[in-house]
Amino acid sequence: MADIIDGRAIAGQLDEQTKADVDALVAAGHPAPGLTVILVGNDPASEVYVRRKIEACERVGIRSSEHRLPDTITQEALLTLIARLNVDPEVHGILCQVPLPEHIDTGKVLGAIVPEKDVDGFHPVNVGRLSTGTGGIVPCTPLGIMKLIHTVIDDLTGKDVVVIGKSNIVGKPVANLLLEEEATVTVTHIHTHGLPDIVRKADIIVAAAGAPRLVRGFWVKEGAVIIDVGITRVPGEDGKTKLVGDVAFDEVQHAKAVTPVPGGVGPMTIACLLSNTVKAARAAYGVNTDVNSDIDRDSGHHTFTASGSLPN
Ligand SMILES: Nc1nc(=O)c2c([nH]1)NC[C@@H]1CN(c3ccc(C(=O)N[C@@H](CCC(=O)O)C(=O)O)cc3)C=[N+]21
Repeated sequence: MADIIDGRAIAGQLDEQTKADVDALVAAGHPAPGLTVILVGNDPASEVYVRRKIEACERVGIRSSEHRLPDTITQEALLTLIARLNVDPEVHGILCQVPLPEHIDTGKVLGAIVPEKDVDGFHPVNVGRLSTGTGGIVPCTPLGIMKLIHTVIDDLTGKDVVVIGKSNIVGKPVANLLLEEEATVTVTHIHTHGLPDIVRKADIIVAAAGAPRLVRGFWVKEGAVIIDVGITRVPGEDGKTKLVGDVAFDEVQHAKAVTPVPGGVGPMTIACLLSNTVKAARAAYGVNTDVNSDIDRDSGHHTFTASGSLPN
């Protein structure tokens, strides 16, 4: 029987640490860290995620605010809001929920958030730092994935990892994080020829294609570790919708360990958003980020540098 990697429990532990970090900042006389979430339009899935993020902030003592904007908002108005939040000293993290409406240039909007407040890690400066292994803010889902893998495997040196999916949010950044830890990384996607045979070689599978039950039992090597990043809403037997992952969960009992959906990567994404926000606040306050940062505790690879300067 494969072990189930309990993302909710691991996220809960990370939240305890984040709460302790918030309390320490407040005890030192700093205002609590602040996160602002921007939600454009009323996509039901986005509403659920944003609500979870706001509730999570409350649990750990992060001040949160929400900007709900109609999907008719102009790009200019959105950029004006971001410009204001960029210079607001009470705001340490800005998250603009994606996807954005068609008429808005997502790259332009995400690139308008100053890198120091870009707690999603989507700004080109943070993307570039990640790809060169020079710090910056690491995107929440890939960071959560690394933490989940490390609950099962300490040292990734030489491990064969197959990433399925090449998105800017998951596939590409997680591949970079894995490479930083000396894993051998193969990035694939739904157009990759002979995908089952490639996946079957993997010690670790990161399934992030957004294709329900794509990864079947016969794709999985005995003893592999599987991280299922997929979340697709499908109609359930009871008439309600249910969430399914990219992995045929019931077919992978010969794996060493697997993350469930829900309760795997999703909760970790939110926990990492909170820890990124505290990290951004620490940097803004000039509090030493090298000693206490959760990222440094884990791997020592992703030292966050404040104020946009490159590390020496
Ligand atoms: N700027 C931006 N940053 C994001 O990080 C971002 C985004 N936009 N857009 C959408 C995706 C998706 N995402 C999730 C967060 C939490 C769960 C989560 O908590 N999932 C629960 C279930 C949630 C439910 O019941 O629907 C679970 O897997 O257990 C899932 C998905 C963040 N995203």
